[in-house]
Amino acid sequence: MEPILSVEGISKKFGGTKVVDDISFQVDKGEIMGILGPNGAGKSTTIRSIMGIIYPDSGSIKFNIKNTSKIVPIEKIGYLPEERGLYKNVKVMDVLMYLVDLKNYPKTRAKKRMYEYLEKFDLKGKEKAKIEELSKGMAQKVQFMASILHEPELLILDEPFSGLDPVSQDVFREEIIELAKAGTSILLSSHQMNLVEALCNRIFLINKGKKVIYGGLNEIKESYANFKCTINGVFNGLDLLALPYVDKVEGDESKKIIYFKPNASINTFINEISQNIEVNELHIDRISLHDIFVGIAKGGISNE
Ligand SMILES: Nc1ncnc2c1ncn2[C@@H]1O[C@H](COP(=O)(O)OP(=O)(O)OP(=O)(O)O)[C@@H](O)[C@H]1O
Repeated sequence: MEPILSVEGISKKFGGTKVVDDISFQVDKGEIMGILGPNGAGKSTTIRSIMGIIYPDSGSIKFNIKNTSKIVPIEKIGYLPEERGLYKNVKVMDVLMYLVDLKNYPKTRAKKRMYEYLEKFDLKGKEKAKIEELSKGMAQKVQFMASILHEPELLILDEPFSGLDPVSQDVFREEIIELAKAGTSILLSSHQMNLVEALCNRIFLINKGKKVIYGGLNEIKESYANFKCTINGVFNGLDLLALPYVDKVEGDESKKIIYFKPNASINTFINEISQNIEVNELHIDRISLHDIFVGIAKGGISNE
């Protein structure tokens, strides 16, 4: 895969503390890459370094974007910063047109796209409203529009879902999927594991400024996420915890969640239980990214 963005060995200190420590990753063309980590992990510092807002102490950041000579080709990048805030006393349309103008994007096309997005984001008729007259979620939608109206090749979204209600989260999620399908490369920072799981091809997990995990979501789940099995049924006195590959069991008399140790064989398990459980419903899946994340944040999975 060809990268659109390569971050190579960046480090950053604030007041003597290294908050980003030798971080390297790529965003490939057309992918959604997630950058995850607990509070204070260094996600926004990494993103601000990419955007040229702060300068890393060492390392390099390279964009593989054509027809630009700029170090940070802002006309080809869309950026939704973590700190929200558009000019409050200005009308939605004016602020959006001002921002696309900074990116040398044709105004007529931008205006057409603005009306389409206002409708899509349930903001029809708000183009003449001032930013300060909008709710927080509405203003966030306008800021999201500001990051995409100029059809960026690379879109960097720092916590795009924070503060949004579930309906608006869905609107953003759908839009992010559509943009990726249309070929936009996306770097997404988020705490919402379910959304990251639903959206990202690959993830970079950072903790205390250092890389913890980096790779394809499926491979990460295979390496770190053991199986779990949820069974609704009648358990005829089978001691599940006595099975050597079972890690823990939760639930009650009629419904149990069985967590497996790494490398457990699901076939062996099914053979062994078939005589002892009258199964009404059975699901086998892997523990979620959320569980992996919490394990890491609590120090369960160490930095490589
Ligand atoms: N301008 C700054 N001056 C001093 N320290 C800073 C500055 N910016 C960030 N930090 C510190 O760097 C560390 C990483 O912060 P950063 O905002 O990158 O984390 P984050 O992963 O984005 O966290 P969150 O999920 O809470 O937004 C924190 O300890 C933070 O206090």
